[in-house]
Amino acid sequence: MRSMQGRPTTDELLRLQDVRKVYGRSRNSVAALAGVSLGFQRHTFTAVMGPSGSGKSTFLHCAALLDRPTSGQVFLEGEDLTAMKERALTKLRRNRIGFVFQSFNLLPALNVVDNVTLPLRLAGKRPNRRLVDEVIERTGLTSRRKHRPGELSGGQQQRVAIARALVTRPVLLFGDEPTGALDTETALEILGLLREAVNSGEQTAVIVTHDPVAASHADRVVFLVDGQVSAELQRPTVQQVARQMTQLGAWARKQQAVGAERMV
Ligand SMILES: Nc1ncnc2c1ncn2[C@@H]1O[C@H](COP(=O)(O)OP(=O)(O)OP(=O)(O)O)[C@@H](O)[C@H]1O
Repeated sequence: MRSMQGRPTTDELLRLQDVRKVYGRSRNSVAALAGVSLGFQRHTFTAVMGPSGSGKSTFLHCAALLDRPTSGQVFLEGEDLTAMKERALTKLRRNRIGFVFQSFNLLPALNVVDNVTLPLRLAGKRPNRRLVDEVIERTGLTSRRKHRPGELSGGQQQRVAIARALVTRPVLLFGDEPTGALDTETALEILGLLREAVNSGEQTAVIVTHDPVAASHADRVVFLVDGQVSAELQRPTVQQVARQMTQLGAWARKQQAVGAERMV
């Protein structure tokens, strides 16, 4: 839903408007995002999928303004992030956005509590003991508080990464292949935690994934092809997601073949 001025309405937490990201110059340039307009309602869980090279990582980086779009706008709670200066953006990211990566990105020398509270300390805030305990309990890490990442399983390390992402109570949680390095059962636990975060009424989650099972846990799946939104599914089943990906794979291969024909 959009207001008359083209600005996002209040139930839309995040909006990308005509976002383009072009890498390189002139003949060698690549439009990794070729005009993406997408809205994300509060308290929803969205998965972004697409063939390799379709622009998923670029989408995530632009949506979080880790990378500036070449053109277009990104609104978070109605605020145009593309108009913000770097310092203000860093502050906003620390306070309102949480990130979870495939590779966990924990500091090996710090124990669980210190890893989890790191974003607060980086922001110059004193960790609120009750909130930290609550997040650690919610992610099932109470008995592992003093362990270092090297003493934890992959699933436990990802729990720490989720606890660290939640400790600032962000409105938005981004995941870049958050279950990519985990076995099926552990991946399900992590997806359950992301779902809980959304159901708690605090977070809105957007993840990039290659896995139809992970995507089927989302409320909506957005498919990218060649930097554009090519399809969407609401409340998808694993089968629907897999079918769509197969079709897109076939489509992407066909496009490549057409491109190769044009070059000879
Ligand atoms: N820094 C960069 N410089 C030049 N081209 C880039 C850069 N980053 C991405 N690209 C190109 O932009 C397009 C989209 O890349 P992106 O990494 O966003 O895709 P992806 O869907 O995340 O791929 P994958 O699933 O393989 O990780 C690709 O053609 C890629 O080669």
